[in-house]
Amino acid sequence: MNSKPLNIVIATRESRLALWQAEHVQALLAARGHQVSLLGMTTLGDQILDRTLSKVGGKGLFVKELETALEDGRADIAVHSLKDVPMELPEGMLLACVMEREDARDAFVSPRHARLQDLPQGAVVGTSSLRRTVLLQALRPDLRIEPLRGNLDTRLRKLDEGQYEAIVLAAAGLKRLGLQERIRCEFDEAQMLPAAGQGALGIEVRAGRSDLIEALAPLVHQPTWLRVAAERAVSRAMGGSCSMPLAAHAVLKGEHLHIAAAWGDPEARTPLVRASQSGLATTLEQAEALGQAVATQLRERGAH
Ligand SMILES: NCc1[nH]cc(CCC(=O)O)c1CC(=O)O
Repeated sequence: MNSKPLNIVIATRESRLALWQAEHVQALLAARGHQVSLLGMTTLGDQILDRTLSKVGGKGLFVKELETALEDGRADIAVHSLKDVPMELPEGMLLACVMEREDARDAFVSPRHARLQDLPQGAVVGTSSLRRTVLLQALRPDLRIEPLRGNLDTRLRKLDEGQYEAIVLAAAGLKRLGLQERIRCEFDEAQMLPAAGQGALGIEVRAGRSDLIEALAPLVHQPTWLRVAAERAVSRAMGGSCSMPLAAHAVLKGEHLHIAAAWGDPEARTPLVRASQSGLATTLEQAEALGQAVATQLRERGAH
């Protein structure tokens, strides 16, 4: 049964990807009879383009302004790339919906080379992600990893200008923007384990807005939610930041969840620490327990 039609304002960043995601949710809610408009905002994370985000407070900078709009009542819901959402939401906020996951993998993008293996010795690869840095260093210790910030279009432009031989981006963002032809190959998960939540969208609301939680219920994809709950539990147990050199990726086969994680030290260049767990996961609590067990294993093996 459809919930009561509501007027819903979506708070969103104004990058092309963020707008695509907000419009996607807008269309799905409008198809269910709701009146939906967008409130575009520029966040601190969008303004700081000259420094690596992990040095200036992490990716939470992309969501804080949107949360303020929810608190003020200027907006009702915020649509996020779940990868950018801090593990602990502020008091009074909750994740009301996790939608079906797009491709969770990382993509290799390069004008001249088809695969990471084909890059010449010492080639410059662009990424500002600590996770991608440690995974790339493990695969190809010879590469020079250089910082690369900005929205997707900016990153692709910097590649095209010749500042890098290749860059690594989430396949999901490229696909959503119709840029899939830029993908030379996708890394399989054994090579380049994705970030917690990569490829999934989450919708945040003020706690107590049961009208919105009900309206969003038809957009929930429970298998994705179980997977990302496990992944985010690894991050949370490892300290909660979304800008750690940490990968966590879960797959679900029926009611059986398998989660793998990797951690690396970007300075020490020691081998990656890896851990994995499998088990029954029919509830978010079970999924989170598997993620916590993986984090414990990682720490026992030297991750910090
Ligand atoms: N940190 C930026 C960001 N946040 C979400 C995505 C991609 C889309 C997604 O993971 O849902 C990206 C771009 C990237 O990592 O290449």
